[in-house]
Amino acid sequence: MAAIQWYPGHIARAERQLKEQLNRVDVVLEVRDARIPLATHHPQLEGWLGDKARVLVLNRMDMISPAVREAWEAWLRDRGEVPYFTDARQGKGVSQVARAAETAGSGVNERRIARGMRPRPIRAVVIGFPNVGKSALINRLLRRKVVESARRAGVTRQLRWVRLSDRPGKSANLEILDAPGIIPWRLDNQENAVKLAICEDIGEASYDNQRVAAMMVDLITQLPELAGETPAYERLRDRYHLNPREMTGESYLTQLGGDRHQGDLERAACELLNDFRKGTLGQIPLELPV
Ligand SMILES: Nc1nc2c(ncn2[C@@H]2O[C@H](COP(=O)(O)OP(=O)(O)OP(=O)(O)O)[C@@H](O)[C@H]2O)c(=O)[nH]1
Repeated sequence: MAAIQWYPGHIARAERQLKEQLNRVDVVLEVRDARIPLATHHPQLEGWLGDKARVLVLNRMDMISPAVREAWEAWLRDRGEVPYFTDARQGKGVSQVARAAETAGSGVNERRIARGMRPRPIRAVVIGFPNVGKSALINRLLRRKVVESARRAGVTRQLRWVRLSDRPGKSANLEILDAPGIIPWRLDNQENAVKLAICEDIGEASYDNQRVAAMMVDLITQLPELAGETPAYERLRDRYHLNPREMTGESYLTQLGGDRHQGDLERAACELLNDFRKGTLGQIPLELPV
């Protein structure tokens, strides 16, 4: 049986809502999780976007090391992509994203002016998988709270434009939809689904915490970055008694569980997942450029 289960009804609804939002904008700010930039990319997205301008945002940059960030930056640039790294919780890298969106959408006004029309603000929507930090980014762009940002999937609201110029001294050239677009994800790649579940970037899905925690340990132990004595490696060994050189996810969880009850093992698995999600485990990516 697959480790992750979805509810198809939610996928259909999310897809419909996303397409409606895409139809209204000039620019798309695609937010991915910097720990899993590939698994948080949807293979159908290019098809949905057509030739609409896009700005690629890798959020949660605080959760990966500067070396890993540089590796992704080089890898993406080699492929013609320009990533903007952000920490939407602290507001880092956010003003660069706003500028990139204005530049990416400027073609709209060039066309309007050529046709004798007055320029208008560029319209953008922030899209991405559940929980990657879309609301936090919108709120940081606007420097106030217009969207609920929470650890769990938020509520849908009526679509409304919010202008960056509503901020004193800021550009009048960008408007953002206040409801972020959620990219629905189908169950056709279990490996990516597991990474999304580990990072909690998956929304309406159910999964077995113990299996997902064991898979997380397997992914971590396979990271080449941990082959050396990096701070993250030392922390795993000293604080979590996890030796990436010697353990698999199953053997680690068995050791964690010891002769404890099933409920204790479940709690240990949840704690481990939570520590990863909060960043207490260290700056650990689950993907590196290949
Ligand atoms: N460490 C860290 N946490 C972040 C960052 N951005 C957002 N978060 C946290 O991630 C969680 C999800 O953020 P949201 O902004 O609600 O994510 P979302 O994509 O709008 O979520 P949905 O509405 O469920 O699709 C919150 O607990 C945020 O505080 C970041 O850059 N770094």
